[in-house]
Amino acid sequence: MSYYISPRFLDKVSVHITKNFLDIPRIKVPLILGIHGRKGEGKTFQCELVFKTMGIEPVMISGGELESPDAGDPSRLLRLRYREAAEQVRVKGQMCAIFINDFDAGAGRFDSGTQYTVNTQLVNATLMNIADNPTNVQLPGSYDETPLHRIPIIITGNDFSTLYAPLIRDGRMDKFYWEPSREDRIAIVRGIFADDSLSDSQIIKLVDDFTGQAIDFFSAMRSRIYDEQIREFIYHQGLDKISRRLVNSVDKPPELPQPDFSLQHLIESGRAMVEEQQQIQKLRLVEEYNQFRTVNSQPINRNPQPINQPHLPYNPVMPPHAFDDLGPSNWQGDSSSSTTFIDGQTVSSKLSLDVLEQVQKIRSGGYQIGLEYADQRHFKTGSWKSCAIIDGGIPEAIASVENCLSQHPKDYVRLLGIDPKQRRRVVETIIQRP
Ligand SMILES: Nc1ncnc2c1ncn2[C@@H]1O[C@H](COP(=O)(O)OP(=O)(O)OP(=O)(O)O)[C@@H](O)[C@H]1O
Repeated sequence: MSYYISPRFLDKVSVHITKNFLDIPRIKVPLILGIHGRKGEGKTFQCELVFKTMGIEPVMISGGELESPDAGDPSRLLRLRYREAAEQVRVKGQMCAIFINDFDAGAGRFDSGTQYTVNTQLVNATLMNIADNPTNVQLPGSYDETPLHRIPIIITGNDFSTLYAPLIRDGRMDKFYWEPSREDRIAIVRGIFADDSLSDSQIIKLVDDFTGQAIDFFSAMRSRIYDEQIREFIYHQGLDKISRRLVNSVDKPPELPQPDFSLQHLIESGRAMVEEQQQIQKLRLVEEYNQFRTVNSQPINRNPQPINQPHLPYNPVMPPHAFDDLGPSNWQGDSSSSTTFIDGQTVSSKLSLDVLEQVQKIRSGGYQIGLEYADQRHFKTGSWKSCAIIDGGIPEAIASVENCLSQHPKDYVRLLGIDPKQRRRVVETIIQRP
């Protein structure tokens, strides 16, 4: 299979590497090239393709290695790998580079919730020091006077504004923002489906149908098409025998029949993947896990509110700051059932009037209702699970809220208002506390 490298990408990386191996008088060359851009757009993959094309074996470091329980380890590792790369140049007589993948994941500071550790400081300081003195990089406890070969460093990441500003200043780091153009995307996707007899117009249709998707989406789509063959293989072998058939087996690896790579099938499979992405977006689980969310730049208060705190007024016309606690630990009103007048109908429900009112306001504001629950332990860590997402009318929404509450009588339950267009929450209210 022939993969495509964008000429712009190839140019930037090859010029950076070559420039660092040239001795140009009175020119100060930045040692680091920082390639940044959206996730899954092929920064790492194309770097690897460029290295291969240039016949370079880079010394790899992953962003994850830049943290360690032993302070100082990551910066030692950086120095060690740099010296290893310089040694490779000397011994093998060929170019080498250091490649640090997802640098911002290890050394970036995303918000006030990301710890700025001793390791982060040391990694930044070490890289700055290497960038300033690339031929004199020493290991702790030893001093080698022989000057090292200069080794270009290439780092990739998503958001370089999270990095320490002096590290990314122009003298130290040349920066390249990678965003594939439509032409790049078509050529890359053509490379991904090179073995699958798709015509040029079908490739273009595929790219144009999923314009907002990263390159990664298309290779995942191709892999997903194989699921049907694999499913058939599993059922043919038997679920209980599949492990023995594939691990330590003397039989040769199974040959799967060529899947159906018709455009129609690919588009269907792509749509299913988009739906799955939307489910995640709707409930914004990533932010749950990160513990911090900002709405109007206000971090959410994850600490349990005092039970009797009055809830914030929610105005569907001017949404987003109704992140409150509806008060009573019990979702039922004072009496066992409340009656309210909604859309010209009298609705009787076990929900308290506050909850009913909130449900009505969310739906009449055109927002979806989401319900999430968490047991005591998960509540403390802020990991909520989805119970339901409701698009229907108010009576249906009320019934779903009641249903979720009765399914989780011993859990915390919260009610969400979700703006489906902006994919963000406009209301987040705890309606039941165990
Ligand atoms: N030029 C290409 N040809 C074929 N496939 C590609 C190409 N570029 C990217 N891909 C596919 O997209 C996937 C994601 O690419 P890659 O890991 O390089 O993205 P990234 O920009 O480094 O993402 P992240 O920022 O999340 O680390 C690759 O695993 C590969 O399957």
